Amino acid sequence: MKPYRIGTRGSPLALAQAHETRERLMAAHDLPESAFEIVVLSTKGDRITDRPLAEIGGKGLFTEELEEQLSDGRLDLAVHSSKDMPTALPEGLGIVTYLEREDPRDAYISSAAPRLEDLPQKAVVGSSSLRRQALIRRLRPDISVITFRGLVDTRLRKLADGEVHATMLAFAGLKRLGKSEVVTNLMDPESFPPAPGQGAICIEARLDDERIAELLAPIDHADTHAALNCERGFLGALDGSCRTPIAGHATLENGQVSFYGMILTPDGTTFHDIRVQGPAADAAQLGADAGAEVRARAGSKFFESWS
Ligand SMILES: NCc1[nH]cc(CCC(=O)O)c1CC(=O)O
Repeated sequence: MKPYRIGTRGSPLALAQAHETRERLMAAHDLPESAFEIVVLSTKGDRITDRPLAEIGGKGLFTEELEEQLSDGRLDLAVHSSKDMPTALPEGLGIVTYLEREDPRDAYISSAAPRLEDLPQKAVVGSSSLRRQALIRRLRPDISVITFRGLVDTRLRKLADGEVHATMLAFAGLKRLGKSEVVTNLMDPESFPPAPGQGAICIEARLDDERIAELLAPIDHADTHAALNCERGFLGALDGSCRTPIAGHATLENGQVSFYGMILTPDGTTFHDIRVQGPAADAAQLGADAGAEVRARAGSKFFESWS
């Protein structure tokens, strides 16, 4: 039989995620490694590394090339970081499966101070995420945040070279790369809420492909799936303002989803947050309603005050 073709980006983190997916599929179906072929593709987001993602703009910077090959059948599935997934996907494609989420928290990394709060006045922190920049400024308005893109290793080298006092990365990514020992402190998800989708691997496929739906069903993690439905519902309701720093984190307990979401101005001076709870079956609607509510509360001036 022809191997299943698994598409991925070529970054070390993306490859780790594709390998994890393959291992779970091998274990779930008692299949040999040769039943899967990992196909590595380069995306626009991989090729442009000198500018902040928000500036390059456009949706699907890390997904377009993979989706093209999914759509025309060259790939059977594509493995992504949920955080990098646009809310609207190409016709005929969908996120079919979420693997059990890793720790969604942000990691603070620095040899200058044990916590963000302890950094010296006017310290320099490297991050290119709009959300992290805004959250850092909210907690520490004196800090200057500089754009800091590239692979995890590149960022850690810049930190070691003294270009910045500290940087922030997703703890999940560091764990998957076997680098959790570099972490100085983990950010509290209340005062520094993670990005929607952070820490969760998702698998995209053709929606009409029943064979792939059956293949993926046993590795789907129901609680992660519900949490992501909620977080992506929130994000979707706020789309169209893709330069807005957005944070959102859902957790599941006994079939109930608890969600905390926030939007901020890039300078961190103004923010609107919301906390909601409801049954897991309504997670997507819950998130969407929360998004609509903060959007209304913030008012259109909030979104027009920059960009
Ligand atoms: N586009 C960057 C990106 N996308 C997903 C992760 C981390 C892994 C995850 O959130 O699952 C990262 C790097 C980072 O934020 O440190």
